[in-house]
This record gives sequence, C-alpha cells and structure tokens, in this order.
Amino acid sequence: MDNNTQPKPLPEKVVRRHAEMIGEILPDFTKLVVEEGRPADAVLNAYLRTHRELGSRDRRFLSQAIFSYFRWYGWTVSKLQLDAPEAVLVGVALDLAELPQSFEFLAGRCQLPFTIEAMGGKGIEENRCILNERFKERQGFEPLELTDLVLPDFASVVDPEKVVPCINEFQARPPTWIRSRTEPETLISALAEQQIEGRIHDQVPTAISLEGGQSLGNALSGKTNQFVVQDIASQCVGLACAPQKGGDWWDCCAGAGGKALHLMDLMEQDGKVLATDVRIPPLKELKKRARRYGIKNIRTQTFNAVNDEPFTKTFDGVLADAPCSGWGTWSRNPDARWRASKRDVMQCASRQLKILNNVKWCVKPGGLLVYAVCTITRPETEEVVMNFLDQHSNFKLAPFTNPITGKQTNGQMQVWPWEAGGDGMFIARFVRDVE
Ligand SMILES: C[S@@+](CC[C@H](N)C(=O)[O-])C[C@H]1O[C@@H](n2cnc3c(N)ncnc32)[C@H](O)[C@@H]1O
Repeated sequence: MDNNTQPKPLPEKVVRRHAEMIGEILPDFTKLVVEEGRPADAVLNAYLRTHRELGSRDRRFLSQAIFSYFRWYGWTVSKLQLDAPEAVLVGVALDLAELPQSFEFLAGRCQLPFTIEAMGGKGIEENRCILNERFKERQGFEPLELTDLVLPDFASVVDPEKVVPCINEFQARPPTWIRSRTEPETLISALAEQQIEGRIHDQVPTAISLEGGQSLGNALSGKTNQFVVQDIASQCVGLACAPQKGGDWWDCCAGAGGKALHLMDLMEQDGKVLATDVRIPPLKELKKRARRYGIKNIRTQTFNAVNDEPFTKTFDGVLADAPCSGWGTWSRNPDARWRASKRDVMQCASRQLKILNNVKWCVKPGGLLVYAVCTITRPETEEVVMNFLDQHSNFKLAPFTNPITGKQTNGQMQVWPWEAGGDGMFIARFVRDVE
C-alpha cells in the first residue's frame, strides 16, 4: 500500500461484520490457544483456510485484533475480566496510535465504563496508570501490575534486573528483519520505491529492518532470492559460528534452515552443511528454500539429536540451535507466554544438555561447537553452559565478537530483545581441545 494515501473508508456492512466476528471466534480461539496450547498464528491460519471468503482487509483486521488481544490478555482478561470484544478493543487501543475504523465501530458496541481512545506510543507505565484510574470503580478491582503481563514464575528464571525491561519489550511488535544476500543498498532502494523505509543495522551490514507488517513479497518481487527473512538475533548465530571457506559444518537442529542457509552464504557457497532435524517437513522446506536461493551444498537427513547414535564422522563445526522455551520471541508471538511454564523451561534445559552431550562427539579436535537458543531463561542459557563445561574438560569457551556491539565476548552472549530490536537469543561457542 502507498503509505501517503489514506485508506478508503470501509462500508458499514464490513465493519459490522468485523465487530461480529470478534464475539463469534474469540472464545474458541482463546480455548485453543490458552487451554490447548496451540500457537495463535496457526489457529488463525487454520481459520482463514476454512473461510476463503475473507479478503485482505478482513485478514488484517483479525490479525490486529488477535495479536493485540493476546499481548494484553494478562491485564484485560486475567485481571480485569473483560469480555472478548472489550478485551480486544483495550488491547488494540494500547497497541495503536490511532484506532482503525472497524475498532471505532466495535467501540460503539462495547460496554466500557469510559470512552476508549488510542493509547499507543504513550509508554506502558503511563497506560497502566490510565487504566487503573479508569477501572478503579469496578467491582473486585485490583490494580494492574507490569508483572501481570507474564506468568508468575517469570522472575524466578530470568535475571531479576532484566524482568522489567523484558516485559516492556514484549509489549511492542518488533520490526521485521531481513538478511541481505546482495548489496544491501539495492534492497533499500527497491523498498524506497514502494515507500517502505529499510534501515541497515549499524554493526551488522547485512541486516535490514523494516517496520513490521509490510508485505515483502510485493515490495521486493523480482528480488526474492536476494534476501532471507531472518531476525537480527538469528543472524548473530551464523556470525558467531564464523565458518571458514571450504568448511564442513553440521547443523543438528536445522529446522527449515535459516541458519544452515546463512552458514553456506558466509562460506560463499564454498563449503558444505549437513542439516538434520527430528522432523521431516521442515527439512523438505529447507530443501525448497536452498533451491530457490541456488544453494547446492546442503544435505538433509533426519536425526534425533537426543537419542540417535552420533556419526563417526567429525566436522569443523557443529551448530546446535536447540529446541527451547522460546521466551525470547514473546514480542513476535505474544500468545506464547500464556502457555509457558517453569516446568517446560527445566525440561528444555535438560534436553539441551543431552543434545550437546550427544553431538559433541562429532566436533573435530580444534573444531567448534556452537549452542544457540532463542530464550532468556537462566536454566537454558548460562546454566547449560556451566553444566556442559563441568562435564567436559576438553571443551573451552571460545571468545568471539558480539555482532551487535562489536565488543569481544568471553565465548557466550545473551542478545536482549532491546539491544537490537529483535528476538532474545543466547549463543555460546566452545572449542574442542586439539589433544
Ligand atoms: C530453534 S528450532 C531450529 C531453527 C532453525 N535452526 C532455523 O534457523 O531456522 C529447533 C529445531 O529443533 C528440532 N528438534 C527438536 N527436537 C529435536 C531432536 N531431538 N533432535 C533434532 N532436532 C530436534 C525442531 O524440530 C526444530 O526444528
């Protein structure tokens, strides 16, 4: 969409339909997401697949409504016990600086004790005070606290000093990041032609951010093999691996291959990557993506990194981008926090250590083992590293440059969500003794 033109007003029957949809679908969505633990984007996509009659403005409306609803659910539903339409409305008002037409219409039908206005851009603390003031006469009212926006156990597994800044960060949608596979300026110019502002990161010249929600397919059509959508924190993992040209790497939890593709690009296609995962569908997707990007030397294979016998072959580097609690991605997936638990964190930590213990056999003497998780909990980050080092005296932390700050690490780094405006991510790099 051309950002300089005002969107055309929607016909009343459309905004009426939007308002009705909220009451119809939100109760089921809430059950599926909060009680049955299904990701909101998967639930929404499944709904859209069975409702082909919905067009792009309906999809935009639903996406905004649902993500704002889950982002502020801890205040609106858990604490204030608002019904779905009111909770959606307050959530959207907290997120946006201007209420879109369908939400204005919804406001006319809601039973709030005050006239709702857009509150986005004011800051969470100010908005918390405003809402406390507005709802204080409600029966059973308890003041809203920042910590209502995460689960009660949050502070017991995250560095206490980081609790407030993390919650602040989770309440806003981060930019979309792409990794440029060409001169980044080429992409910046192509985006500018579509009135989209792309910004190159100060320290990571291949990382470009754009405001979230832009359709890249249209803006960069014709250039789709020249960039990869990849969060800045995820790009840091490949940079920490720093594979040498001609290198032989194993990406043992490769998924759809965001990092495997990056490793090949960093080696300028001169090298090879074995990409394994316990699930077949993401590996098929990886193969498709590699073909689209013209990347040849990635071989895929299923492998259970916890239980399967490690290969007898050794590699220059092994990357374990391990399954984790995902708490670093809560700004992008605001619903995920409502099905999180400390128990899950502890189970993830135990599985992560098992993966490292299993795949370490495949690191060449003098080779690298890189551990990455998109989370911010201590049990899955520094404690996994401590336990691994305690158990394996032939591995040491291998210092590397923090790609975001340009400063030297001691071999491990936590990317906090506010540091780069992306996901939270932890990276540790070990080197195996030469013997
Ligand atoms: C954080 S994701 C990997 C993302 C991927 N590296 C990327 O950059 O796109 C973790 C992956 O680990 C896989 N996984 C989970 N348990 C596993 C296991 N026991 N062995 C191997 N892979 C596993 C999941 O299927 C998931 O694809």
